[in-house]
Amino acid sequence: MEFHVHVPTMLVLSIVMSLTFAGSIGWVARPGVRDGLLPLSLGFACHAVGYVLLGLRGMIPDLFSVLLANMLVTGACSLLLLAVAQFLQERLASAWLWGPALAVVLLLSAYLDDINTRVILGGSVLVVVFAALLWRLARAHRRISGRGRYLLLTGVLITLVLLIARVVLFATGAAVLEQVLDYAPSQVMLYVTAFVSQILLGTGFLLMAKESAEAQARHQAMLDSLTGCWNRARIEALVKYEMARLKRYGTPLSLLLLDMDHFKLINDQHGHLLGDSVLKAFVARVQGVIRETDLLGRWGGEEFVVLLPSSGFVAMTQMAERIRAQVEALPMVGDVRVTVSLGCASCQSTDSWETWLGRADVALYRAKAAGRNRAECEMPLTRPGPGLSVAESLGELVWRDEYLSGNPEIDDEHRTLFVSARRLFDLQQEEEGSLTAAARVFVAELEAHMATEERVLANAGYPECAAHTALHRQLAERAHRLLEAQARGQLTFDELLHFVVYEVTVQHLFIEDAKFHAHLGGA
Ligand SMILES: Nc1nc2c(ncn2[C@@H]2O[C@H](COP(=O)(O)OP(=O)(O)OP(=O)(O)O)[C@@H](O)[C@H]2O)c(=O)[nH]1
Repeated sequence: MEFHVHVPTMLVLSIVMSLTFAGSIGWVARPGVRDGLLPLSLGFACHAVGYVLLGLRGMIPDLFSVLLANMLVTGACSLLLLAVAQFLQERLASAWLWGPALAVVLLLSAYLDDINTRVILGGSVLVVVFAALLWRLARAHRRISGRGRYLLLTGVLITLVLLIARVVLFATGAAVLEQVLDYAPSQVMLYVTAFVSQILLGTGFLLMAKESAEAQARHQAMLDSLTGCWNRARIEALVKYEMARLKRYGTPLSLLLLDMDHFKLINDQHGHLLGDSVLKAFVARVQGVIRETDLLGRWGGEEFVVLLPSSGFVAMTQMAERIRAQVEALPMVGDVRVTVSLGCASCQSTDSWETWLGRADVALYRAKAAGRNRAECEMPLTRPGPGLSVAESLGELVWRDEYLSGNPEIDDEHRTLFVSARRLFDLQQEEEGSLTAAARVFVAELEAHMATEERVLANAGYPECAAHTALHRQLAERAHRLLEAQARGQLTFDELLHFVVYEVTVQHLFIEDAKFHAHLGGA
């Protein structure tokens, strides 16, 4: 039995399928939503009408069955390109929309009597459109989630290969055509492939749109609806993940708890709506300060959390201070200013989320109690567990040029204090004798340094010199009380660490001393 593909029947099937796709996609597309479904539906409709006109060749004037038909089929492909661009939230130059269809009309009108040249010219224009489609999809491949993209890509590839083969066959004379509805292998190949790729393009795009909507819904469910930052559930999931990484690899991990100061007053004075705008502006401000890898979430009300992966104690305190300063620096909305209090804690390998959060909370409470608009950090209260050294858990207690004050004498002494603080870190509790000696050396160096600093600041006319000297007195008093406690055997290693690293190095050298750097011309 001889097998014959009836070309007019194939054409009719293609038309019916395009109309079905046009109708069903148009029905689910929502006006005003730029997800590509409307141009896709319109593209299928153009394709169907174009094929109807092609099928009427000989019965209607060539103007319609050749020029308008090819223009509509080419326009359908450009609409597919627009649909993909819309889906990817990209711009498409209008030349891509009208250019190919106009080019086809101009080129074909010169060859109304030569169907083979028309196939080559019309096919070449479509090759360009499908190549552009392939390029856009391939470029954005990683941005698209799900499997629909593979169906769509396959449809585009099949069509492109068919079009190129067709142009080559006709250009080399290997294929010739008498009539558009002739039974010829090239025409059968065209309609069969068009049929398959129509299914792939239509279903692929729909699937892609569905998967993307689902991915977006999943993403939305992780966001705080007012401010757009992560919500509490998402932050807790991220915390679990980051804590597992810390336990596995020992990478430091820190946490900032942010609580806006006197936020109730803002609501009371300016209304809830403005309060909401302030919350949004606050999130935008903090997002602008933190690194891309840091994670900001809303813990509830006017309380937020910043998770700082790969950040130890020092990086954490610096970040807290930067956030505090940036929030205070400019009004949030209109002329409404706010300040923020921060509680910070670095995670220890022995921590649970509750103990870690608890320490940040205690620090936040201290910041509020100490007058607000400040960052307080909680030192680790126990020695770190296996797999994480103290230095690791405290991050980067190493000297950096950004700590330079602008005065070489002060900087030399700061460096020396750094080295001594680090030596204390590395000592073990058992080494009682060396610990006592190291603590005495540290306090002696600290006192000598404070005297130098007071002299330099007085000579430089630093306006806050008296206040800074008063802070030195408090530190010196506390240092002596600690040494006495140590002599009585009443000082724990953790208390000593807290003083050396937290009170002296972080709170004083990093935060207080940084205030006079600008005066001395430093970093
Ligand atoms: N506008 C607005 N206000 C909120 C939202 N969530 C919580 N608040 C308000 O935030 C205020 C929090 O007040 P408090 O817990 O007393 O804290 P505070 O006034 O910031 O004072 P301190 O934290 O002690 O500095 C309350 O008035 C809440 O109504 C919100 O989504 N929008």
